[in-house]
Amino acid sequence: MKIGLYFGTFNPIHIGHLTIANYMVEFSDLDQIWMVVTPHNPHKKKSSLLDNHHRIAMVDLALQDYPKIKSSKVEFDLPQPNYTVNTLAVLEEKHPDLDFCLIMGEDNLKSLHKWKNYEVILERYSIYVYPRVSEGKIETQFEGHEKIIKVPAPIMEISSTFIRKSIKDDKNIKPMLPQNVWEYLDEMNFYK
Ligand SMILES: Nc1ncnc2c1ncn2[C@@H]1O[C@H](COP(=O)(O)OP(=O)(O)OP(=O)(O)O)[C@@H](O)[C@H]1O
Ligand SMILES: O=C(O)c1ccc[n+]([C@@H]2O[C@H](COP(=O)([O-])O)[C@@H](O)[C@H]2O)c1
Repeated sequence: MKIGLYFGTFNPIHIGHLTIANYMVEFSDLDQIWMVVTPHNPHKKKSSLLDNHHRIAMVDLALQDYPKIKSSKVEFDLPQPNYTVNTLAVLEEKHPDLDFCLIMGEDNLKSLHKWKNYEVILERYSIYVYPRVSEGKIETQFEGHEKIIKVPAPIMEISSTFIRKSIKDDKNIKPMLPQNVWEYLDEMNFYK
């Protein structure tokens, strides 16, 4: 079985994430998507980051109607910040029968050369890349790379940062979140 790993902080998960995960599982050769909730992305500050258990609770709420997309807590017990190459080694050990690939937006591909052991990742895994509006250039070493598979998923420019700021500014951003995620956030008074 071919699993697409979609890593993120998901603070909170929004319909941009969900649209990509669903597109990948419906329109590529991936059988399942695992949304891996990252406690601490090595390139991001931890400020305004909700607890792991709240972020995974919202991912689980968002995935209720999507049986081919699962959440993963694998990084919760690993040292922080979370380097993807280390997580991949743990997943391989736990699931030797599964075939893992990575999913990332073009924005992340532009900074992939700054990831820990990115050459090892590319040697061992295919990366499914979807379009994303972003600054910067894709390094020539990644252009036409046999392990990089471009998938023409729809572009939805929403970010968790925008959602957090808008909630703080008392704006209505309800359509940008799955309804049950919005209800959870609102009930818990998050990001106010
Ligand atoms: N609207 C979107 N469409 C497609 N991919 C997205 C979208 N928003 C985020 N992603 C991608 O999803 C993955 C996880 O995202 P992450 O949790 O960092 O969300 P984010 O919205 O970019 O968060 P933040 O604004 O807090 O940085 C990353 O690879 C990111 O590039
Ligand atoms: O392994 C690394 O060096 C590394 C560097 C930056 C980001 N990542 C992973 O990429 C995921 C998505 O990144 P981001 O910046 O779009 O949130 C994040 O959750 C991390 O697990 C991993």
